[in-house]
Amino acid sequence: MLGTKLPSPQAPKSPRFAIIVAGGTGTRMGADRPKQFLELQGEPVLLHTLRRFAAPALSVQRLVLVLPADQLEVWQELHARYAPELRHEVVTGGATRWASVRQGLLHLGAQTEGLVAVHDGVRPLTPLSVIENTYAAAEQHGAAIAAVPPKDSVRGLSATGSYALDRSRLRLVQTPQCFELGLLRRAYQMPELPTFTDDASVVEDLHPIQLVQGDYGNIKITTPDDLLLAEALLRRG
Ligand SMILES: Nc1ccn([C@@H]2O[C@H](COP(=O)(O)OP(=O)(O)OP(=O)(O)O)[C@@H](O)[C@H]2O)c(=O)n1
Ligand SMILES: C[C@](O)(CO)[C@H](O)COP(=O)(O)O
Repeated sequence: MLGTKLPSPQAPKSPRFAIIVAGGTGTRMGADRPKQFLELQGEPVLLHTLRRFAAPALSVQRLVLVLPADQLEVWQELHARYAPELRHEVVTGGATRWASVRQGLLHLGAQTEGLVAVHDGVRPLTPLSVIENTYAAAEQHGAAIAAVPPKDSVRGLSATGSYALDRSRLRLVQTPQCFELGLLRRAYQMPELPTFTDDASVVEDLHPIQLVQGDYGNIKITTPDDLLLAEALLRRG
């Protein structure tokens, strides 16, 4: 899956950066450590994710990794053991995903122009083609995110029960989410709201969001079942 063929062999026009957010604790996984450090085919989940963004074909110039403050030493040891050659910059995260993205953006302080991808450290199976297409769409439209149509029927909840929703008008949102750097900076200068569940929800009052075809295999490792599924998808190749 890592080697998925990329559509454009040309060098990107704008410099590309990536913020990989891995500052969470993984409460829903209920493991003995944050889920980004659990093993997937013999390597930490997070390493699979980083390797994808470090792929030369994507031309990402700076890879910023956001980690929980109390896990910096753990990561230092894992990095040295599994992938000492992998170049990246580590920053400490915050109490929420929003706060962690903000820390990553602050770290990119000196950069004025370019495109930045924000990606969950716990999405280790993202095809390179999805990453490339999302950067390319952000280059054209300013803001682009990966998403897929729901496969199940969907219902909304009401005071008295529930009602059918038209799933053809819905999309399930994934990462990466790519933006012009200046736009994402402006969006993250506003105060945090409880409705912010991803970066698109932070940006959308400032700029329209372009949807890019995601991938059903681009799962977020959230509960133990997801880890089993990720193992199976990686075995399939
Ligand atoms: N304070 C936080 C919270 C989340 N994240 C990151 O945001 C991504 C998506 O979040 P989620 O899957 O909810 O991770 P956790 O917050 O770790 O999980 P949980 O909600 O089960 O505790 C993950 O890569 C997670 O590490 C982060 O960087 N900083
Ligand atoms: C950003 C995200 O992965 C898009 O689907 C998702 O919103 C993260 O949600 P979580 O509540 O942090 O799991």
